[in-house]
Amino acid sequence: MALTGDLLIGGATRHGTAGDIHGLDAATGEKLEPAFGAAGPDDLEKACALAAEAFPIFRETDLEARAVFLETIAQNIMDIGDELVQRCVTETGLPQARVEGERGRTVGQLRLFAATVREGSFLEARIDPAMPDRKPMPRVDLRLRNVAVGPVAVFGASNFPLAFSVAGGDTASALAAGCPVVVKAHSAHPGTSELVGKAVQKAVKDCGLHEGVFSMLFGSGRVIGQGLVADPRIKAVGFTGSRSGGTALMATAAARSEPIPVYAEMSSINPVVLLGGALAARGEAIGKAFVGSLTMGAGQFCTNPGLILAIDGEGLESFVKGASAALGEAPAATMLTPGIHEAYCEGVKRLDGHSQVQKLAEGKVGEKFQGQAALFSTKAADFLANPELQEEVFGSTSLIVRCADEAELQKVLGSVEGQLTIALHMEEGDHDDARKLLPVLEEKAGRILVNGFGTGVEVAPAMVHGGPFPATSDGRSTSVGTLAIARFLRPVSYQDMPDALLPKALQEANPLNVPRRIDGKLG
Ligand SMILES: NC(=O)c1ccc[n+]([C@@H]2O[C@H](COP(=O)([O-])OP(=O)(O)OC[C@H]3O[C@@H](n4cnc5c(N)ncnc54)[C@H](O)[C@@H]3O)[C@@H](O)[C@H]2O)c1
Ligand SMILES: O=CCCC(=O)C(=O)O
Repeated sequence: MALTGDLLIGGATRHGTAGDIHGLDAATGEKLEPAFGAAGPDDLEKACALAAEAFPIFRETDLEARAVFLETIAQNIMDIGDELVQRCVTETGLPQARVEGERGRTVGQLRLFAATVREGSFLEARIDPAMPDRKPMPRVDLRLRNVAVGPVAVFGASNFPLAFSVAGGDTASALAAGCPVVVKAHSAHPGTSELVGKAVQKAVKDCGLHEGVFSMLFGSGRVIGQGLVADPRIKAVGFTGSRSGGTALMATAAARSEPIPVYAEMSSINPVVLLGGALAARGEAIGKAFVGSLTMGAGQFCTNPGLILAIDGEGLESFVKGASAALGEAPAATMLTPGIHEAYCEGVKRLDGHSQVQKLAEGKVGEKFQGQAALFSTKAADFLANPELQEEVFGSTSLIVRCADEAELQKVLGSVEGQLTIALHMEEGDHDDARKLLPVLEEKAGRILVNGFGTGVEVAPAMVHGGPFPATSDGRSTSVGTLAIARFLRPVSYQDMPDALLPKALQEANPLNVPRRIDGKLG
């Protein structure tokens, strides 16, 4: 399919006239064709108007029809074939196998949401039947279900051009909830976005849905992104990216006359805690495994292990030995964009030039736009005294914090900001120490994992890919896994409503056959 560079506004395509955006070959920085036309105010207006028009119809679509729609998107993405993979590889510099794997994750995610919609428990249907004879007061008949919040703005992420982008987790969960979506495509992979966007647009048509269920705009974040979040017809936002971008959108959403929720996944350094027994038993091997996680995808994962915490001593030295040896062999890798590469080099330079930080090891030197991995170390007291050492360096760089004892390790953990993940490496003999750490780990992170690293998020019902600020803007939610749908739903209660007027999920005969909690018990 020849790329056109057009905006997708409902069922129509039109070329934006507010300037040109070009994808770049991530390896060389060369401009790729075609030019993508940035959206102007009229395009934004039309996309939001169509989404608002589609909402009352789409939110009440039959669950089966909505599930088929999600499956059709998945199939249409697969049907694009190799063209999608090749364009994505060129625009992002990610290896082909990674892009193919991410495509599998993306379509798997859409199919998982289809199954979630069919199963129906996301509606959280509850019935508390009337008790007319209750003394001293009769009880009313109360019935509750979740409804979709309204049109959702989704910002595609640069680092997961498929699984967190145009038809990624935010879009899949919003559509599953019954919310139309307006995507602000990431300028780092516009061709990939067009191909996937057209697959979604075609699915809308294939399934006979209102055209306003999906639109996609190109443009600058500060203009079209901000305009989208400020638009009164948009009722929630999904975002993955930088802390500055996420907090700017939070401020815009909060300043609206009707503030709306922003689900922004932003900044996390994912501490890895190495306990004494594990270090003594297999410090060197953990060091080697750590480098695998650190350098995966040029370190451009929000789950990247950017901070290592351990009590100083022989065990930690064996970890450093294993990690340094593996890092010395690690090839440099092309980063997503020249801008992200530049930000990474600056972050490494800041650590390298810090008077309280020592460089322990480096990866192989690379070509232009390739990130060279690095490992640094500091003392816990210096880490505590220099909060800037907590700042995320987006790429394959990590900092070891050497603690004097358990109390200092606790203190360092207590000082870190909210995280997506915290990993514990331990043996059975470390259980008592681990138990003492668990309360602070639960306070700080959305996911606590043992003897592994946070990279490679499973898309599953029990997954939490979230965490307290600044990992996300709202630690009560997840952007991966079926629970992500809850971000785009709100409960409505119906009191003494005649059966004929009730939504199907709450009617006495349960025609949708959805799971329901009756008088507090699942029926
Ligand atoms: N933690 C993560 O998962 C993660 C992922 C990607 C990038 N990053 C960080 O972000 C940096 C830049 O990468 P990026 O381009 O992917 O992220 P970004 O936050 O700059 O951009 C993400 C999206 O938000 C928009 N945007 C940015 N600033 C905005 C603003 N002020 N108002 C409205 N919209 C805005 C952009 O146009 C883009 O569509 C990286 O170097 C890295 O530090 C973090
Ligand atoms: O970059 C954010 C997402 C990370 C992820 O999904 C993974 O590690 O698999």
